Amino acid sequence: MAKNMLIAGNWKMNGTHADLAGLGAFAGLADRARDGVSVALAVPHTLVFSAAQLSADTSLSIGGEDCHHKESGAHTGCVSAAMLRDAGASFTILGHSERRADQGESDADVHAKAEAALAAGLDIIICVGETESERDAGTAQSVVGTQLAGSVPDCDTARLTIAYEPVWAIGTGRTPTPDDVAAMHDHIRAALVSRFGEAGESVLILYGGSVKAANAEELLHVSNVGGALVGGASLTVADFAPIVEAA
Ligand SMILES: O=C[C@H](O)COP(=O)(O)O
Repeated sequence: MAKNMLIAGNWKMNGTHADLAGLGAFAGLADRARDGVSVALAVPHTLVFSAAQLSADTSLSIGGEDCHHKESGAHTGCVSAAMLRDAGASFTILGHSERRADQGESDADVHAKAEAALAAGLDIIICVGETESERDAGTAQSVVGTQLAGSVPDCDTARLTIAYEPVWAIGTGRTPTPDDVAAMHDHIRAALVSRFGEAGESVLILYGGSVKAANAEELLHVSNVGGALVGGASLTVADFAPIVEAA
């Protein structure tokens, strides 16, 4: 039986309202995806409201790329989970390695944000992944295990997705071997089952890092890979469509 999958795009700091002219094509992909395949797009905060409006009544889910851990208050420039929800988001990405590196987000920060997102009614995609030096040092699994333990809150696992993104594979065109992906996804699965029991078996574990048309089929069929978190190749429907179709 074909497995359930999520193909999620992450536009990062890209896109203006002009780019939403193409959103109907993304929604069409979601509507035509095979049974069991969900399609989602995380967009900059400025686009969430319009993207959610444009994709209402379609199967495309719209989400944010981060949120603050507080509901409101004196936090200039920040956006709360409740605000994302109010704008029409149904989920948010949290703990992306770019935020861990650029904004210094710790596992505890991600944990607090995840609790806030869940409380606001958002589903969560929590990102984990090792740097190149950590992989070279042979500590990739322990780094990811620590990130998981510190970032993932106790929660309804139906609302939780994990994205494994080796930092050195993001935007570089380099990907781990299928065997390396399998080893890490099996490791993450074991950690989820140890933490959540049987409920941990059904949490989707996405692979992210230079996913594109040419490698999607191979990566999506690796053990315990439940979909993909796609950056650069989610910016145009022409690049994104073959990935959804490979799922
Ligand atoms: O969130 C997405 C990932 O960072 C992957 O980005 P990429 O597909 O451009 O390598």
